[in-house]
Parts: sequence; structure tokens; C-alpha cells
Amino acid sequence: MTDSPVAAVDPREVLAGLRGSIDNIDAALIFLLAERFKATKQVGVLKAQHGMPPSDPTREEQQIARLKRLAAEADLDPEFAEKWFNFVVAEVIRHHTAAASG
Ligand SMILES: C=C(O[C@@H]1C=C(C(=O)O)C=C[C@H]1O)C(=O)O
Repeated sequence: MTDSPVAAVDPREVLAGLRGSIDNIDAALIFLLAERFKATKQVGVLKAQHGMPPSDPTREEQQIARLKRLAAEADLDPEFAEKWFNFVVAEVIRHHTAAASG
């Protein structure tokens, strides 16, 4: 093993490289989530101003179906995509409910 003519790959360097990508991806996700919540907060204000209910189950169903289809195409577990969506929407509804109560 140690006599191999091929230069040994240092696993610590491989790990550091992969973690660099993970860091970039996590940062991008935070920025994307921040933009999403900026938009949904405006939706919450609009709904509160016009007496619309905080949640829209039909829209949520459509989004879940769409996101599960996209997840499958991207080789991501569709059930995970649905869980992620429901987790985010629960927070959005919390914001909308707060906006509706002043
Ligand atoms: C943002 C909205 O409000 C709620 C939140 C949703 C979301 O975060 O995707 C979708 C539907 C609604 O339950 C909306 O109605 O579009």
C-alpha cells in the first residue's frame, strides 16, 4: 500500500475541500431562505390587509406536488422535500397569523 507509485490523497485535504463546498451551499441556502421570507412576509401583510386567511391549503398541495416532482428529477428524496416545505410553511403561517392579529 505505502509503496504505491500514485501519490496518496490526504483524506484531510479531501474533507476540507468538501467542507468548503458545504459552507458555500449552506450560505446560499441562508440567503435564499431570507429572500423567501421577505416575500412571504409581504404576502402576510397583503392577506392581513384584505382579510384573507393566513394559510392556503390548495396552493400548498400544488407546491408539494411540484417540489416532489422536482426533487425526484434531482435525485433528492421527495419525502424529504415535502418535510422541508412543511417545516418552512409552518413558520410562514406563524408570521401570517401574527400579521393578521396586528
Ligand atoms: C405564501 C403564502 O402563504 C402560505 C405559505 C405558503 C408558502 O410558504 O409557500 C403557501 C401557501 C400559504 O399557506 C401564499 O399563500 O402564497
